[in-house]
Parts: sequence; C-alpha cells; structure tokens
Amino acid sequence: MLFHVRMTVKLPTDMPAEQVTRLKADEKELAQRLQGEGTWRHLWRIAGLYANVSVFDVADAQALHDTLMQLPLYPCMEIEVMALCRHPSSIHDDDR
Ligand SMILES: O=C(O)CC1=CCC(=O)O1
Repeated sequence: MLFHVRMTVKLPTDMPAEQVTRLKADEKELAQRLQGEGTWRHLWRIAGLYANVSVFDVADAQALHDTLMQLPLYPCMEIEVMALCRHPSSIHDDDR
C-alpha cells in the first residue's frame, strides 16, 4: 500500500549542534536503509523548505505509523499523510 507523506522538520533552535548532527546522520542512515529495502520508495526535497515529500510502500496504515515513529527526527517533524491508490490511467504496473 502506497502513502504520500510530507515531512516538515522543525528542529528546536536551542538544540546543541552535535545533537543536530547526530540526529541528521541517524535519519540519513535509516532513510537509506528503508530506500534500499523498498519501503521508502521516493524521497524528494521540497525546494526552499526544510521539508520533503516521500512515498512509502508498506503493508497498511499501522506499518506506516510504526515506520514513521522510528525516524530519529520524528519528534521534530510535522507529518501529513495521504493514502494512495492506483489511477486507472497510470502506465506503471508498480503503482499499487
Ligand atoms: O531532511 C529531511 O527532509 C528529513 C529527512 C528525511 C530522510 C532524511 O535523511 O532526512
């Protein structure tokens, strides 16, 4: 099941620089592992914002929730989710 997820990162301004660096490195490591596994299908920066648009491929809403809750930056994110389903005019067989 595919989900469109928009994540906006809002780091506290008083967070120590070393903690920010660590969180971003941990986030990158997990994001790249999930991309390699096919769970995090797309990851795009929204130009001009500390935010991304992503597509996740997971079993169901519970699996998406569990995945998002694992993200190191989760406590510093605003997250919006849209469930996706196949468009009848899509030519992509993996759009499901
Ligand atoms: O920078 C972001 O948009 C937050 C993020 C998601 C995956 C990652 O590595 O950073």
